[in-house]
Amino acid sequence: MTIFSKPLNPNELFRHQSSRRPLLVLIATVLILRSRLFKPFRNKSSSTPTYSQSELAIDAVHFPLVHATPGLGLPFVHQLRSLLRIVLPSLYTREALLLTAHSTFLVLRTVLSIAVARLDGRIVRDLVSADGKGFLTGLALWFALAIPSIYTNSMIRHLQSTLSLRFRTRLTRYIHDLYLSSAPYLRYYRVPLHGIDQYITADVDAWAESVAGIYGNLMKPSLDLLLFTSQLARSLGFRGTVLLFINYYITAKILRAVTPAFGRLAAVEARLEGEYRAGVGRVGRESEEVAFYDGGARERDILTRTYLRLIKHVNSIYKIRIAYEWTEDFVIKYLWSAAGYGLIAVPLLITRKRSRDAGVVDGKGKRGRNQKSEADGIVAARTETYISNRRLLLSLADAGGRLMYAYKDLQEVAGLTGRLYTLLSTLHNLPPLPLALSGDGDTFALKDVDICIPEDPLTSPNSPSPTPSHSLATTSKLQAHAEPIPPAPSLEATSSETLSGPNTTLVRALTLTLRPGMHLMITGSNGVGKTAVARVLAGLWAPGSRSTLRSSMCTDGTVARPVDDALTRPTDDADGRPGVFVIPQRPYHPTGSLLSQIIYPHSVSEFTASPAALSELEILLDAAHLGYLVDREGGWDAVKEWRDVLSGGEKQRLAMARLYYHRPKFAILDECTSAVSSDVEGQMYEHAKALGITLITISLRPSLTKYHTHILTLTGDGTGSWTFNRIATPRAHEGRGENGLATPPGESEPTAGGGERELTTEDTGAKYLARVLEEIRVLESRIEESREWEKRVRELGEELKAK
Ligand SMILES: Nc1ncnc2c1ncn2[C@@H]1O[C@H](COP(=O)(O)OP(=O)(O)OP(=O)(O)O)[C@@H](O)[C@H]1O
Repeated sequence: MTIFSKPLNPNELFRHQSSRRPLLVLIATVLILRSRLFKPFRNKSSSTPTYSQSELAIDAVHFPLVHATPGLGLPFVHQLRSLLRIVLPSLYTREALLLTAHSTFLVLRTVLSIAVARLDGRIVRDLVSADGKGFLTGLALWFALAIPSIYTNSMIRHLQSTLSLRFRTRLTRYIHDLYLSSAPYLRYYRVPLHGIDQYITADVDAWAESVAGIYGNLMKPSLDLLLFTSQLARSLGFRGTVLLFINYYITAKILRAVTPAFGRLAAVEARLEGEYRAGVGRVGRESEEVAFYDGGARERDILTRTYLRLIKHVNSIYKIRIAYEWTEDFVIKYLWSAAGYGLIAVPLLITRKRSRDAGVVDGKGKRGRNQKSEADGIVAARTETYISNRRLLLSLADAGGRLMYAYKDLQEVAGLTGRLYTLLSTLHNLPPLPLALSGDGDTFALKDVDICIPEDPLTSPNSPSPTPSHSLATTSKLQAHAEPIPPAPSLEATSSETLSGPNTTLVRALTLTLRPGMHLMITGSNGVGKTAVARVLAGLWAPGSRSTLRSSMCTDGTVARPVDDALTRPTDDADGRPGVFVIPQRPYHPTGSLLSQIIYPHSVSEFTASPAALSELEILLDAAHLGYLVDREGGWDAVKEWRDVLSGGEKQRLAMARLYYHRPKFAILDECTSAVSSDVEGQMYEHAKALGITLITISLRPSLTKYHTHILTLTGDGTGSWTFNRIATPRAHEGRGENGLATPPGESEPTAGGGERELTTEDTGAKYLARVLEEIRVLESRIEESREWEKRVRELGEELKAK
């Protein structure tokens, strides 16, 4: 700009066309920003996109699984670029537009600062030279500059917050799409990171805010430094400029030496914050259980310990900061100011000496009338130079200070970037679970499947090396496009530490075929792997096999295989009838109305779009013995904390009503009626069967056997053995008791499908024994219970007699 390319000449300021250019640029920018030009952008980008699974799979290549170091090196640049791709996908987005507007205002602010510095000098000069007219003009210009200045400042703040919000929204949407993926990824179920809520809420927010801020915090002071230095260099001359740069160099050296690793500190702080947050969340969620155990004091201890760990860390950051901030304050405020005074003094003193010398020479020859006015002019010009340069130097010191803060902020951004990159690369690098075969759409079959506890995909020695050249991201991308897909290890979200063990195979070579009407009961003692079988059937865990041809999976050497015929699952019907529906052990209640409890995972809008009516739901509730619920709770739209409002049995009955609503072909019921009385339980089972639902029930209650046609017993003898028998009809079991638990060798019948294992006398001896032992154990526990009842009956009798 011409105004700054010339040496300082206050009279030129704003007078020439070129001098007015910054103001014209400013006014034009303001007009453009407020004009209709931006309206199409506003409307087009008001909503952020959703990402399909295939888009996400392609994106995985940008998130190779590398150890995220929270420093400012090359990995940080790569990680930041990967994240910026999400929040700033192209130049034709609202974010890019906001960034351009933000940058423009930042440049304008610097331009205005220089104009203010010049004007400042001019006003003081006019004052010193008693130029009233010039002074008043300067004052008028001062107010004229104030308007764009304050507008610019508030726009910078506004654009920065809007940008931060847009970044947060884009990143959150991306993470939601990635994290809440359905099969075959099920990332929300398998992600092995602790405190995931902290990552998705606080970390994303803090990152978006810091990144939007860091741009301004870095760009503005850098621009200031550049322009102010160039301006100063003109009046300071070569020597002054060199001194200025020496000053910068020394500052950078000192501050670099005393700057702690803010990035690492910020990452640790975020982790500890997450742990504390998770602790508070757990107590809130499980408050009733805690209250029953009267565990308040214990929970307080746990939370206090977690909190103190966090606070200790934050305190240590504060302490580390003290030394840094002392140095920073000293260097930026005092050292720079002192250097500034020195630099201003150089031209002034030199000019003064020269002019004094010139005065001596002049004095000899021509002492005239205009001598006094010339001296006044020199003083006025000198004052102006001093005021302008001093203002520029103060701004320079301020810019330097902000740049130092920005360096600290940058390190914190590095810490947060590292954490978010870890989250995204972990989510991206969970390989898909094997897809099941669909068969005829109505069959459930397992063929020679080992049920084993999956290993941690991130710590497994069998995982491909997480290097950029052969990253898991690349693997999973290939998997997404290739058939068959190699199976993946899976794990529960919060249990990554418990995933390895010497023997993780729970059931070996499980083979069974279920067709509609073949109601299966899975039984066996606690911890033998009943729910694990359900997880494989439901597709949450990959089926394993001991075949040596197949890729590795379990930690005990058992290997998983590509999908061939390991698992066949019933498919959903075109009319929306699901192939499989699982009711888990622990009831789940989403937030929302009573209606949304029944129809979950459908939404209310899906329900209203479907032909189903509320009256039909009332019938379903009646069948689940919950007919009174709608009136009691104040209608279908009542919104409550259902987890607390409903009793244990009611929650389980409500889950059964949910099952009736979805009416799947197969239902996996994992001890989901344990709190319901036997008679109601029986009626609910019969109703499910009447709706055409084939039951796969996990239970330890022998009384439930009669609602099933087949029984899978996991023997729990440590070898992973099992038996799969047809349950004898009461006639076949004459004299053996109604539940028909013990089917002797040779009595079980294979089904027509042939998937069922036929028991022969030779191969079932050991299994039969195991089953009988299991039955003895069950019956013994019942006898034990009956003793308690007898005792109670006696007590009641005695009580009655006494009265
Ligand atoms: N995600 C996991 N990580 C580590 N171990 C697991 C995991 N899930 C299950 N297990 C272990 O696998 C074994 C079988 O668990 P599972 O839940 O299938 O038992 P279960 O037969 O259903 O028992 P119960 O009748 O008590 O419900 C248990 O020893 C359990 O500790």
